[in-house]
Amino acid sequence: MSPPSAVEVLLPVALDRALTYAVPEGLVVAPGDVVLAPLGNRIEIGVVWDGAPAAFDPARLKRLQGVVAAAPMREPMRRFVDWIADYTVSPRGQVLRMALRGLGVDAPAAAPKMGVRAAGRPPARPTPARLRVLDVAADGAPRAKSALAEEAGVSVSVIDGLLADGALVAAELPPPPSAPRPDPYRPGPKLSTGQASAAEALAALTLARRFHVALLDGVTGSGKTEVYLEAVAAALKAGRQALVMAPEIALTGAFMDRFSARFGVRPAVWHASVGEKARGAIRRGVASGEIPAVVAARSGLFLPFADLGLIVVDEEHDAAYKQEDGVLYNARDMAVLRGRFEQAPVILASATPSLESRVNAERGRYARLALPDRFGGRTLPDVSAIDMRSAGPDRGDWLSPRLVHAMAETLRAGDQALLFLNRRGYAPLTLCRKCGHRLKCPNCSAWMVEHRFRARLVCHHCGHTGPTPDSCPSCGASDSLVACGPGVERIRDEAVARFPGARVSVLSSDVVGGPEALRAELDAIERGEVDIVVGTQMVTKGHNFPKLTLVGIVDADFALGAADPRAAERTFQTLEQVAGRAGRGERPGRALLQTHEPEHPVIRALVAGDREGFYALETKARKAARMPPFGRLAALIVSAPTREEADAHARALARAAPKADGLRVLGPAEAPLAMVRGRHRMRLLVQADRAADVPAYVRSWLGAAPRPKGQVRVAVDIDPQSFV
Ligand SMILES: Nc1ncnc2c1ncn2[C@@H]1O[C@H](COP(=O)(O)OP(=O)(O)OP(=O)(O)O)[C@@H](O)[C@H]1O
Ligand SMILES: [Zn+2]
Repeated sequence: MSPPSAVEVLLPVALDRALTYAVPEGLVVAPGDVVLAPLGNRIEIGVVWDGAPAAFDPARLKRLQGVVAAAPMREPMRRFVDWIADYTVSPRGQVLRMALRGLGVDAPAAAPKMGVRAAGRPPARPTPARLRVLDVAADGAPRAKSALAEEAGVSVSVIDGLLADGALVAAELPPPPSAPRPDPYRPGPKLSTGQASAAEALAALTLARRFHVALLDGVTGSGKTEVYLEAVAAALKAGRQALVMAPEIALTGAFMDRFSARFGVRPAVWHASVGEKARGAIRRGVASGEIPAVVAARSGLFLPFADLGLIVVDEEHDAAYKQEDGVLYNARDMAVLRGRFEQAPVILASATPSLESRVNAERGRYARLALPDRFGGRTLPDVSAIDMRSAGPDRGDWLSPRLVHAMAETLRAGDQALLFLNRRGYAPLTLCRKCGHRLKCPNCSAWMVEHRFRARLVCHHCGHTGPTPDSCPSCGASDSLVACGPGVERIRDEAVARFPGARVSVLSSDVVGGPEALRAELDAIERGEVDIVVGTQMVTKGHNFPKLTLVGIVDADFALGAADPRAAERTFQTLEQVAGRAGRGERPGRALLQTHEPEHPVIRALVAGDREGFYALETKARKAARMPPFGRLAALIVSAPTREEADAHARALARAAPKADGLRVLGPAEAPLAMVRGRHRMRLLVQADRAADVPAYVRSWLGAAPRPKGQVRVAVDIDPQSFV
């Protein structure tokens, strides 16, 4: 059979279809090969896709320009790309683009470096310096010129002289030694009985080389990391690769240390701010198998592993796994899918698993491994609620007397206190006392948030910023602007005022100096160099602060009222995780929840330490409302520069919605954030039975609906996590 004269090539552009290209004489390509293909007047890097081209006219086809020296995209990866595109209703090319990241710099391996070695004949002019060089080089080994000069204590010009003379000749240097590989045979920590049996079960799954999902459901501080690192060890011992995913990768310094304590070296790290060059190296390393373990953010899912033997998704409940722009996918769900295509086990780890994963475990689709106790005989924190209606602070303050009292006790004992508030900046709203004007973002339907430290107002949605004005921009009154409500900076001020002399640190994404500075701050806290930590969501993620014994939740109700089907679940997860930072060291911890709704089931479950009770209740509520995972959701967000355009197109879409059993379309309604970055937003929501094929429905709907015109855009969000 002669090689095909034309092939299908998928390109990393917003196209769903592969394009047909002619294969020039002499070029042999197969599905998965990375090729250069002309598109318009540029050359794109694409991948030969599966399937034979339909009828074509050879004379009219463009020709492939060549094959790129990169590992071909394996079949499981190609199916993964197809599947994500289908599921998220995105063009396949756009998904491919994520899978080709780092490839642009995939230059052929650098030319070998040249050095010199002894030619085996004496120099014409034997000066003492020259003789010293030849003495060092007598072993015949190639050396870099500078290294040889240094070893012999001469200048490089002496080496050049010997080269010209013929006593030294040029020689290829051996390649630099490759990075040391993690050693799975190093002894790990001694595991408790419960940890050991979970670790054994996970290692067995890993060795079975089959697709299987295990939910590692262990309370905060139970040692989930140590347990899943045993599964990583099993994969590495079997000669396979492991991918560990983490939601806040820039902050995983502590995780890197634990990985290297276990395996002797740090893992390769892959995330958005890894430089292009390092990306190319990681891509090549995982494709060749030279890099056996990678810790990655979402996009690590698309790395071209040669033999992926295990995927771990740490903090699997975390909303940060959902990508909220471009292709809207949930990396936790897609990790499960990649595991299936690779025939590799997937471990989902969390102290507060998503309801989805809990239900999958109940249905028997996932194995569930529980670690109900903290490691080392430590106890879970004692949680109690402070009723802000009867026991709240004085006007203008945010910390209740009971919380302040507990802080004083904690500091007196030489321990640390953490105050949690999920609001960046100083105050979420600034208004004029004279005229009532509120400072609003010009581009978004959102208040400008005061950041007092920087003396600026910032929009948290579009980044718009300006100096804090002295007078009201509306009525001109001076000294009339007042800050309303607290952000972490304001809580810091209150803590400093109440505990002069205490070392107070604020942790949020606003920390000056970026992730580096934040990591340094986390280390300082871990060493006990801070007395009071005031932090946002950022402090909830897997940190170990041994001296921390008190957690104060400034506003436990922050999300309870949100129009989000996961509001209760999110509140429970966030508060349980923050509370779980207390008492991880020698001394037991406690958590105080400031709330206006102490009777709320979420607050009651937290106080009672009844996580099973919470899950049972939440399961019942979601079942009754037919909300995920007992039903399916998809959102269509229509946006345009004017409200009229967005509204008109959203209505046209609603009219075009096909009728289907077990599925209804709600809306359009103005999105809660009606305007973002100058674009007006309308939402339509699809609510469906669990059995419905929502992506297929949305695709046929969009196919039948009028196309968006001009600046109108439609974004499809299958399984939405964000309801703003
Ligand atoms: N078998 C063990 N031997 C020694 N130390 C352990 C062991 N298991 C856990 N630890 C220690 O206990 C602490 C908590 O462990 P780890 O961070 O893995 O818990 P976790 O379950 O991931 O908690 P969280 O969900 O709250 O982040 C860590 O300092 C860890 O080093
Ligand atoms: Zn804005």
